[in-house]
Amino acid sequence: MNDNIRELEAGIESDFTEQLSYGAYLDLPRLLSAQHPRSVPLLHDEMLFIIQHQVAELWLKLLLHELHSARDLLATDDLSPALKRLARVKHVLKQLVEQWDVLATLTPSEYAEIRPFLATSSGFQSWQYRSVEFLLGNKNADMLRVFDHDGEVRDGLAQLLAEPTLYDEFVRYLSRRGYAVPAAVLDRDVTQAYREVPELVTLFAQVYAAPAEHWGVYEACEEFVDIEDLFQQWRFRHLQVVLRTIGHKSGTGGSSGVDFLRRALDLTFFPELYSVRSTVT
Ligand code: HEM
Ligand SMILES: N[C@@H](CC(=O)c1ccccc1NC=O)C(=O)O
Repeated sequence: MNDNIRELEAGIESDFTEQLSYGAYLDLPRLLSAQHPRSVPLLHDEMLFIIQHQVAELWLKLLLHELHSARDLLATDDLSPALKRLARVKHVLKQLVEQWDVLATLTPSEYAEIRPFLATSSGFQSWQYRSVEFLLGNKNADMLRVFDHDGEVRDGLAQLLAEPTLYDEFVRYLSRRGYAVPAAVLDRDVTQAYREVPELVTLFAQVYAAPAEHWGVYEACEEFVDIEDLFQQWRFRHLQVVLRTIGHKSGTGGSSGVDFLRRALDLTFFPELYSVRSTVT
């Protein structure tokens, strides 16, 4: 008879006085005691606001782990494992995009109550987010200023600014594989924002004209486009959530708000991979 209960099996571990438990392995006491609402009296919705950001920061941590690895694998000519990393990056980005729906349940009135307690803090000061942008190619030395108060973080970002991006390593890989990458791209100042190079559009046009002959490279190009697509979706959803919660108010970080965020939608990580689309016949 089905009594709608699952009996425990004899082998189920239950004494963790000496053995490793789930909570100990994951350091849950620390993770779950890191939510510190600042509102007085306590506002119900501040927990949502804190956890939404903390979850995003955890996913950003994994993104950085995978992106660093993908870039380093390209530098050693290991294309297939690099593609495996990028496939995971895409799934994480999808989680970050989907996650906006939870925060979108916050009404303008609810957020207006929390907002004074945020003071000058803002997502603009997320160093993990800025690191992801740098690794993907959106280099901007001006972004370092807001991290001056934290030497370790600032130095880490300055270091990343001086390193090649994922795409820099991809074009270097292409060059080693015999593709005609101009020297100016290989020798570019990697601290600067990446600017479109017409010769690379020509190179990718050859790849897209004969995918079967360039399969690995073709696959990598499409992974990059998927990643940029998802990243733009994240930026757009952020914009929409900002619009529905604070409208056209200026940001706690000191920017104009939605107008400033909207301008990020014009940025591109892999310009040639979009330009090549106009050449495909
Ligand atoms: C009610 C929710 C939110 C509002 C109203 C909001 C608002 C804003 C505003 C106005 C800015 C521009 C900078 C400033 O002046 O403050 C900004 C930047 C930013 N926010 Fe949010 N945000 C929200 C949620 C989030 C969440 C959940 C994240 C996830 C980590 C996030 C991450 C960022 C990042 C990374 C930037 C910098 C973007 C860039 O450089 O283009 N925000 N946000
Ligand atoms: N910039 C936001 C504040 C904000 O959203 C925020 C504040 C502290 C920690 C994370 C935040 N999220 C994104 O910017 C605002 O202007 O309301």
